Amino acid sequence: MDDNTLNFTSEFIETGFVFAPFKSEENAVLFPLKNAEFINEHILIEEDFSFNTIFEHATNSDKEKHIHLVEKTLDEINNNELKKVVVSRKEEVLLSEFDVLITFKKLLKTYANAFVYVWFHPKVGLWFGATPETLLTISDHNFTTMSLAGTQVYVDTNEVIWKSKELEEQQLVTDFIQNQLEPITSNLKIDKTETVKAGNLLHLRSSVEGHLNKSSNLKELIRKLHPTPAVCGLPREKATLFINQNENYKRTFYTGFLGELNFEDKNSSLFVNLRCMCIDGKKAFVYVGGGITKDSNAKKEWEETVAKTTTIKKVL
Ligand SMILES: C=C(O[C@H]1C=CC=C(C(=O)O)[C@@H]1O)C(=O)O
Repeated sequence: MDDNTLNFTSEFIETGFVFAPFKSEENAVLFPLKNAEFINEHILIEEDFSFNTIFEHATNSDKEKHIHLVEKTLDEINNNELKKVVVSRKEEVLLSEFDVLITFKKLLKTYANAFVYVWFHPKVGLWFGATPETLLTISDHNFTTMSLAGTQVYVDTNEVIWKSKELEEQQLVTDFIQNQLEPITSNLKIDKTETVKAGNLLHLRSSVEGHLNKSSNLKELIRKLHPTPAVCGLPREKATLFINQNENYKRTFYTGFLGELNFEDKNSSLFVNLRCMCIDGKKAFVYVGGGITKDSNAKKEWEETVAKTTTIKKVL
């Protein structure tokens, strides 16, 4: 970049790299390709990294607050028309030493199946992430997306049994994607659900592909998909309201999306910003959440967030 101007996109018609917050009404940051230097380089990852095994654990206060939030979410689901809400938290980790490149390489090494990134703007901050979730890829109106939800810790095998809670949680995301996309697409194809590994975790995933109608555009497709119930909830507006009123912190770019916008021949690849952290001086802020449905158990949901932060904390 030539300067530190903060550029935005609202129409998603420019070419560049987009970094969009969770809230659709807030500005999406753009690094326009015309102001940038595009370097394509192979990164050599050394074998001998030592990963941090004795990291700080979440505090009891983090635990109590999160369990309370999950219980409140369950009350809301049982008494109102909410079917699912993804609730989240931000965990502070003190850094004794920190090196951008080493942290990035450790993330690359840990997450073989993820979109791993490091992103910086002097007016926004330094973000890292390793997300297993594609929001969408599109090329010449042919797009792919996915329904990703349900979590269990990986122990030696992908051949695992899923409980009805996780199966339903993921099916809600699949149904939402189908309903949202049918009016603006053709040839919608949803694959069988499979188990995928991301770091130390397993998730349920169904791949989706289709053709965007000629009368629709990328902005419409993004707005239909983001935020999916994998990061927000169902019904979407009510879940958004619940999140805004009850999570006691700002998600900012966590559960937003990022990636290449309108590269050659209008190719875009956008990823949901999960398993991410923001570095601020001597602190890292790790963001994490999980989907709550009627069958959730508050303590288990807490443990799921702990498992989700483990891998990312190891690279610090
Ligand atoms: C919201 C997160 O994960 C989502 C993606 C996969 C599985 C999820 C789950 O099992 O709750 C979440 O929907 C997160 O990791 O912060």
